[in-house]
Amino acid sequence: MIDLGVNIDHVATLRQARGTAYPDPIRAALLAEQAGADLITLHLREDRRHIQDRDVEALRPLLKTRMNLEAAVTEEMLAFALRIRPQDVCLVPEKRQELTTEGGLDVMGGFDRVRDAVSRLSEGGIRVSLFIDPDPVQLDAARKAGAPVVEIHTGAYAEAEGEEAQRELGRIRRAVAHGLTLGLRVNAGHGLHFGNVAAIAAIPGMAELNIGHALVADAMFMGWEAAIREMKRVMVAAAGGRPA
Ligand SMILES: CC(=O)[C@@H](O)[C@H](O)COP(=O)(O)O
Ligand SMILES: NCC(=O)COP(=O)(O)O
Repeated sequence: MIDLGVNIDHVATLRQARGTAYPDPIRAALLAEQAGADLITLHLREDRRHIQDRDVEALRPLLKTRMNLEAAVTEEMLAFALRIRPQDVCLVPEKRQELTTEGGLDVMGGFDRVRDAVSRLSEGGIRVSLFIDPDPVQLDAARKAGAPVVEIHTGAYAEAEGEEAQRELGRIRRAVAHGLTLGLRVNAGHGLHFGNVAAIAAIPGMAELNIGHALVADAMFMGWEAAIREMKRVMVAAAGGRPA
């Protein structure tokens, strides 16, 4: 069954907007699990624009499903992840000035650094995912770096329309198929919402989708738990109830 990873970053964005204690991302995560989330994803950015260290520390012992911590390939973040020991770490690129994650991790271009990070985290008992563009070169490099999991960046697909969106969907389909032939677990995420998620969930072998921004937005009108339940229903229906 395809997994839904609920990303709670933008619950924290609303909290950080005024520096209040609410809305509490911890409460959002626990409610998300009750509503059917298979895992909780959170991105501790270097600039701490939304998720804070204390959020990750507090949430880790409370989750009943699993924690997928997104982090940049830096000494600070690797040391933090090894201290927290989430079940999963997804290594992502970060630029301070970016509005959101712009592209995938350049595993090929920074191979030694990524391979060493994968090795350190894996030795710490953490399952490592690499957040990459739907590019067979990056998939091959991810496999060579020793990562058991990749997450395909669906941002270009989400931002495209019409024929371009179909082209991007084709790239993603081919990337998933290639990743599966390499023996990788293949996940996807970024910019997914009710209007574009079904085609991604329907891709044979897609194991997990990580969705956050759109769920927080939809929660304003339909409620947090209802949005998560509906997203999971749409994903499972699109996947035809097939095992991942
Ligand atoms: C890696 C990814 O696509 C998302 O988790 C995103 O990077 C979250 O960070 P922002 O919500 O700050 O963009
Ligand atoms: N890795 C993608 C993720 O966790 C959520 O991305 P988004 O849905 O907030 O764009």
